[in-house]
Amino acid sequence: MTDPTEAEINAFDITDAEAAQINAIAHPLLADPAPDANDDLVQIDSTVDGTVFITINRPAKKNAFDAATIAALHEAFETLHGADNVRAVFIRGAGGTFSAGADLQWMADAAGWTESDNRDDAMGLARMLKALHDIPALTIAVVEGAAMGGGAGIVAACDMAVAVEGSRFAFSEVKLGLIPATIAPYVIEAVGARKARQLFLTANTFDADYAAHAGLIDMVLPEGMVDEFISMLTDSLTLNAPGAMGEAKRLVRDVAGQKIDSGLLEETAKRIARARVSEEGQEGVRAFLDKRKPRWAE
Ligand SMILES: CC(C)(COP(=O)([O-])OP(=O)([O-])OC[C@H]1O[C@@H](n2cnc3c(N)ncnc32)[C@H](O)[C@@H]1OP(=O)([O-])[O-])[C@@H](O)C(=O)NCCC(=O)NCCSC(=O)C[C@@](C)(O)CC(=O)[O-]
Repeated sequence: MTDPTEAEINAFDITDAEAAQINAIAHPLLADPAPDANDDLVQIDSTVDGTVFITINRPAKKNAFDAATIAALHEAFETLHGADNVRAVFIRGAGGTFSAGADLQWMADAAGWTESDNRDDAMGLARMLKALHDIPALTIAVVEGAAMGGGAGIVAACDMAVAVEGSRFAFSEVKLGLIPATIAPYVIEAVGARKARQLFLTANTFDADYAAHAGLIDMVLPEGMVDEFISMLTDSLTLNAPGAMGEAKRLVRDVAGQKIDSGLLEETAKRIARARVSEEGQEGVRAFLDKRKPRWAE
């Protein structure tokens, strides 16, 4: 994966006046900030232009997630399901690690539980990952440091991921006598079944370049470029119709893996027909023909 070219960077540019106009439109998360509980384990920050930052904040344990952290993440992700005006959700880890995956003390404690208790407990993690996957906005993992086991699973469950040079990844579960079970659907979706078998069975640690090559992340960022990447991406997203972004995400979810038959053709034609007559569809096409920037309802 190569770094963005200057032309690609410029394509994200909007003027200060446009940014000010967009920033003037407040979104609901600001009026009613997300989660009150679990502020310590998970930090949530939002900006006026529809960007949310969720930071896993347990640096003393390398952002490993126990039941309380999973509950806090789940709550944060679910809050975003109805936030129509949020365009981008960045997931980060505090203190120089993305996440060390499942808390191994918690895993050890569970050895004394019944299989059924363990299953119920694992469902908490499975539901948290699904809540992340179901966020209608674009989700982006920003890896700075290690993303291990379930931490790399969170990366896979996002729509997009970047990692700073020097970041490390591993699906280390089989080294621990465990398996990457709840994260498997997302990892397989990201890298394919064959690569997932290789990564899961070797449990080797790999670097950001290899993660990009495998398809687990989209881009390797040079050290010190995270803020610039975030601002470039968020600026570019303010140009997109928020409703259409959500529809496009649902489209991929619903169409992926389907047989291309007449039923699917009908379905996709119905969706573009709906988009063409929508307020956004009308405004976006009209703006192009009028040679002006579109104005999206927030
Ligand atoms: C992350 C690095 C590279 C940092 O490596 P480092 O920077 O050298 O830091 P460290 O190893 O000295 O760790 C600092 C502190 O964090 C703790 N720590 C660290 N990780 C964990 C953890 N997971 N659970 C609980 N505690 C953890 C560690 O025990 C230590 O605590 P202290 O001794 O200071 O009290 C290293 O610590 C490491 O390799 N950790 C283990 C990562 C790992 O193997 N994760 C897989 C977990 S299993 C899993 O995720 C299962 C799952 C979810 O996939 C199952 C499913 O899919 O269903």
